[in-house]
Amino acid sequence: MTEPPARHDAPSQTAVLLINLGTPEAPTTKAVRMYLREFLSDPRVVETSRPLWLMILNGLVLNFRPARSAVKYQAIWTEEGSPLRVHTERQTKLLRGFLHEAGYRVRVEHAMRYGQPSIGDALSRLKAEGCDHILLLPLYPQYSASTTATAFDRAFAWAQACRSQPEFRTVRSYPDNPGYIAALAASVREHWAKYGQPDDDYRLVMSYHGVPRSTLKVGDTTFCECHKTSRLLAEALGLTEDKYAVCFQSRFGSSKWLEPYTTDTLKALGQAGVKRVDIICPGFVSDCLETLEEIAIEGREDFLTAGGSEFHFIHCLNERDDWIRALGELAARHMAGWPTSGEEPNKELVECLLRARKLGAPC
Ligand SMILES: C=CC1=C(C)c2cc3[nH]c(cc4nc(cc5[nH]c(cc1n2)c(C)c5CCC(=O)O)C(CCC(=O)O)=C4C)c(C)c3C=C
Ligand SMILES: [Fe+2]
Ligand SMILES: [Fe+2]
Repeated sequence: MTEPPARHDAPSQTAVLLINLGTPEAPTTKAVRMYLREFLSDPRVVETSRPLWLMILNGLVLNFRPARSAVKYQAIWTEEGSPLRVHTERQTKLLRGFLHEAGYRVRVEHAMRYGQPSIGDALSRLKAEGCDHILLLPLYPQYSASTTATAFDRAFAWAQACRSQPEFRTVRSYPDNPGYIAALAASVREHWAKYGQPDDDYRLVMSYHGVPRSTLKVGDTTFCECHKTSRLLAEALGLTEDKYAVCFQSRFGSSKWLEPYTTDTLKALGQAGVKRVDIICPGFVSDCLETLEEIAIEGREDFLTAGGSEFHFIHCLNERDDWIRALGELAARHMAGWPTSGEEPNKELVECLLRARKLGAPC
């Protein structure tokens, strides 16, 4: 990689890079195929033996799934584009505003693990602008190797080709972050205020994106972190164990994934005579295909056709003030000790520059 020579006289600068999954450029078969090819080729996402998986991916999955998924994307697409992208962009802008208002002179940008803006391009831009301290903050409250680890891998792969590497910090996960839990709880309470306080025939369903069950045995902490968030959210709402359910959605392929599956849970609740379900997806902080289509459309059908009578989807945290504040405070805590007040050039470094120039450094 060619990179600008190190500027010994430049002040240190800090950046926060929000990272989300990524989404197709358009709700078309072609764009979805492009997205799925990159996403599903990632060995962190599908851990089946490579040659076998690549055969299945290219021979089957990429021939059939893109058209089916494109129809689902069309059902949730907005005038501004894919909801995941729209919310991620707005969150970035709001977090920037929050941190600037709080006196942090830092850059705040976002990147997508798949598609654009890529993690590599975002890091190259930040570096070119003089950022030498970079906080990687995934928009995944619960850790998973298939989301969090692959995002960090990508950032470190970029750094491998970098002569003068920035200092990195990573936020691994924040399933029990008090601000995050409080924002989730407030969103449920506001929902109850709008749609009525639930009575006895009621469940709050908390649905998370699943991962293969096998990942539990090899040390992935997704399952435990989802349960931790759920327990804390239930406590914050004063819900007893019989009034909420934790489940996992979006199973892919035929192997066992984390259980119970959301679709089974909703059908079972409907069949058991539970009248009302409110469903929240705490693992997603931005509305996206998995919440707006799989839960709000398919999940509703699962519950109502099984005998339930009232189904409410609670939107993701999106641009809520309390969530942006929680994210800002989380970022601030992880930037402790870093240059965040727009420091002047370091005098010693300027002297160093003069010495380096004498030795022929191009800076
Ligand atoms: C193939 C295995 C998959 C794993 C493992 C997986 C983990 C995982 N994903 C998210 C968050 C999101 N996933 C989204 C879409 C999506 N996920 C998979 C597959 C796996 N995910 C596919 C194939 C798709 C694409 C849509 C489809 O064809 O079904 C999204 C939504 C993206 C959007 O554009 O709106 C999110 C967000 C998490 C958090 C996670 C592990 C915990
Ligand atoms: Fe997924
Ligand atoms: Fe899905």
